[in-house]
Amino acid sequence: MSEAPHNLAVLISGNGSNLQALIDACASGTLPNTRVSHVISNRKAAFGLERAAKASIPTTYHNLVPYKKKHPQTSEGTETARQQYDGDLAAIILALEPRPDLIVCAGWMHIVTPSFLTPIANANIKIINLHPALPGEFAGAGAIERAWKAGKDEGLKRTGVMIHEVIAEVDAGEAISTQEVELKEGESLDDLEERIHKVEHGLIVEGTRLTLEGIGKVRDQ
Ligand SMILES: Nc1nc2c(c(=O)[nH]1)N[C@@H](CN(C=O)c1ccc(C(=O)N[C@@H](CCC(=O)O)C(=O)O)cc1)CN2
Ligand SMILES: NCC(=O)N[C@@H]1O[C@H](COP(=O)([O-])[O-])[C@@H](O)[C@H]1O
Repeated sequence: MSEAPHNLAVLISGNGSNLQALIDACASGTLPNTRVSHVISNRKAAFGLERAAKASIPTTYHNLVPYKKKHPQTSEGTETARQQYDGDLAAIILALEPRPDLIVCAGWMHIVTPSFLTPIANANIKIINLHPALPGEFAGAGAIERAWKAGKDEGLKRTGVMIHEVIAEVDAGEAISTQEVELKEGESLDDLEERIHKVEHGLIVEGTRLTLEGIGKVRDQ
């Protein structure tokens, strides 16, 4: 009897080229017995939603703005809005049929709080994230440009890409796979970004495969 497929829920905010890499890897068998079962975007205009639709993958648009509008524009109000948004995001994912085995953040530009992390952890669902930097370097948004500037201004010789587990501290979770990317003197930011994106497209598949293998080993015990 064939084994039930691994289901991936992929979180995006933009172009979705890394989502596309996962879709293609599932189709080609590079990610065996695996499918992208749902895509969630926090941005309506994300081209990744079109990529998902083209691949007949169900999608959900989940935006923070309506939550912010319900609360005062204060730090407390914003924090409450983010916690409610994150709690609902977890509820959306936990209600999916089939329930995902793994959540992959692929250009997901939203910092999740324990309101999301805790219910997902309680359901034994791992979350991994693609980040265009090496462990301990350039955490947060704009990592590629920050590395490019460090190369230009401080002589940094290399940056890189990692797939890591998602914890409350941003981009600080255990690294699952990493790949260094050389910084080339005089290279434009666009050219560096292009080289890094190519590395991302391979590493997100590799990191997902390694994580699913680990999940499989745990479940086989
Ligand atoms: N709790 C965690 N949340 C997220 C992690 C993580 O490791 N822990 N990884 C990020 C992805 N990410 C970098 O890889 C990242 C994305 C976005 C931001 C950020 O500053 N976002 C702003 C909004 C930016 C925008 O909407 O344009 C914010 O959330 O206020 C930092 C890091 C995924 N989330
Ligand atoms: N902090 C996370 C982060 O900065 N991720 C960046 O978002 C892009 C998403 O591209 P995509 O939408 O084409 O996959 C990725 O290329 C990655 O560099």
